[in-house]
Amino acid sequence: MLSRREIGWSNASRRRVSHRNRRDSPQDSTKSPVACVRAEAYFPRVTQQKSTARVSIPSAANPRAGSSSRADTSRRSTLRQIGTHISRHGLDLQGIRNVSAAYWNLGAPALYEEAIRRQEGVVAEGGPLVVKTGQHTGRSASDKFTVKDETTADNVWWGKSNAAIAPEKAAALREKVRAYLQNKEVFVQDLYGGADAANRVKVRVVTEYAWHSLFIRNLLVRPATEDLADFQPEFTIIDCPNLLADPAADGTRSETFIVVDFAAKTIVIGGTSYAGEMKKSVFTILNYLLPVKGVMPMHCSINVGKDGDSAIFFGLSGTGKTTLSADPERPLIGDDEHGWSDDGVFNIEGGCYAKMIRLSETAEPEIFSTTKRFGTVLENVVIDPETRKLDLDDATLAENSRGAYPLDFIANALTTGVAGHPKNIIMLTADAFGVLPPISRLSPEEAMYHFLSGYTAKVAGTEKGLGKEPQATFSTCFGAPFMPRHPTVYGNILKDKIAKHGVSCWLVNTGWTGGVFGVGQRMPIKVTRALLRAALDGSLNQVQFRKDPNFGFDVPVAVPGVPTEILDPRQTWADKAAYDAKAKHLVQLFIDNFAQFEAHVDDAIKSAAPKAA
Ligand SMILES: Nc1ncnc2c1ncn2[C@@H]1O[C@H](COP(=O)(O)OP(=O)(O)O)[C@@H](O)[C@H]1O
Ligand SMILES: C=C(OP(=O)(O)O)C(=O)O
Ligand SMILES: [Mn+2]
Repeated sequence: MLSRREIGWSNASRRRVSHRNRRDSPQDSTKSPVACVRAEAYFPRVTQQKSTARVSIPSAANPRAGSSSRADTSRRSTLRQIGTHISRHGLDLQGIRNVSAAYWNLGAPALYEEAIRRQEGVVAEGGPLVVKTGQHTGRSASDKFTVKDETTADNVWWGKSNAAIAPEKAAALREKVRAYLQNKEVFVQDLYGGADAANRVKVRVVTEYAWHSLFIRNLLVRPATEDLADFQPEFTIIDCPNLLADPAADGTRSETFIVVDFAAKTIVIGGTSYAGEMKKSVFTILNYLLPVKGVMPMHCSINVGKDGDSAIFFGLSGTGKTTLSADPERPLIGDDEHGWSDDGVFNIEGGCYAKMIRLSETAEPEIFSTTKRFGTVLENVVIDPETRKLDLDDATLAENSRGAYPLDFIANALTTGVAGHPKNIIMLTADAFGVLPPISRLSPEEAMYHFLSGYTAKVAGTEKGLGKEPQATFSTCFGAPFMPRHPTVYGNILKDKIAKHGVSCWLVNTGWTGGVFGVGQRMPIKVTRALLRAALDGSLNQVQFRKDPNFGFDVPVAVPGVPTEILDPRQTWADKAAYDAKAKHLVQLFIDNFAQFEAHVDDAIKSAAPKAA
């Protein structure tokens, strides 16, 4: 519906580059570029500091750096530090030197100005900042690397979801990133990963884009103002979407890279503008650190009942963590990343990142309301160029369009980010085979089996169509791309916590019923919510259960307020034999996938597996 040209973004990136080149040229660097003059007018505190850098860093991207040319002398003469909350622990801690300006801890209004000045995005009706991410509209899981060194060699579960990179390659790439940022303006946010002071990591996020700065400020936990002056980061994320890797030289798979270095305490990101990479990088850090303290990190959403009973919703992307945790009757803790310590559960983040495609105002009113607010960042949402109205149904830019907003944009969110121990664990799966019941009760062993399996399904295309076979995805711990350690590390902590706190576990299918994807229907959100309500208030335990013939878990026979026939997926299929064949197929996929864990689990968990017919 909307081309880049129509809303004046047509050549935004090209223009930006040439503008930068002009501004960043040595002749210009001692003058105040227009952007900075205007920023100085707005911000009371703009310090001009002598750069501490004596030598700039040579690299392939900037081979002349380090020489004593006249250009270099002028480049390092001043560093413009913009913002009212500048940490005394400066960017040179991270080896970032000779940037032309650093914008520190700016809030939404100032970041809007910078983003719009740079033509990174536009404002839509109601106030959200709307941006496009270009070719990457989701995570680049296969471009993520973890540095394999003495410490990580034995502590990381190397393989497809944790690909190794040599320390030297990572160091060289880091230098490339630092060199790239020379004479550029950067945005800095000092934030916490973790609402719980005892289990948090201080992260500095340095970004090339103003809108990425707003995104990460929305998503993470914002420190109290008085803690910013002395903020000393433990980890630093440096995010340069326009810097492309050279696979042959840099040891990457493509031009895109996400390189996690636990020893250097840095994550560098390049070649992608999908902002979700930054938040999942913070999650990755905590998924490595927390288990050492006996704290369980979880790819889940959490909300809380009126008695303070929290509920955990595990699930892979698209299974309903964000949708189902936004519930007017249950205050929200968070929609995606949490920890569970001896004191209870806590959010790792301070905001949410919701899917926007075909978002319904009636089915998801809380999330819908965030699309009308100043401060929300909307990624790849199509807007009308004139009225600036959103068209949430238009998937032209991406199926994975997103909205990023701070937690308090959800009316009943608990912004403290902490809650007591859970009474229920829900494992969400979007089964596109149409085999799994909408809700099943799991024994603790079955819960472990399903946690280690991490099943969901992906649908072949974005277009609905007959005959398109869905793809089964098994992503262990419901989050393999973010889990550096062996799945049993997480599984064992979870197992102990489930036992200690007597948690009830449920498997909920938010996917298809009445046939596979393309034939059947997606489970109505209303039905899923009704079943969850019954599970969470304890009433579901009072109904009659049957054993599922394929998976062996307990399935309710009738639930007040829910059409009985939907509870038994076989009854929703016109062709029963086709259902049986599909169920048999899915069981076999579970069995094949679990082979990798057989040697690591006890007999009780093995016996919770579905049995091949
Ligand atoms: N029964 C259902 N339960 C949950 N989500 C559903 C259901 N039916 C359709 N959906 C849609 O599926 C998507 C779930 O995505 P989301 O909640 O963002 O998942 P996650 O946070 O786990 O990645 C949303 O777009 C939601 O509108
Ligand atoms: C942000 C993401 O998480 P989710 O889809 O689980 O919300 C993602 O996977 O990129
Ligand atoms: Mn989500």
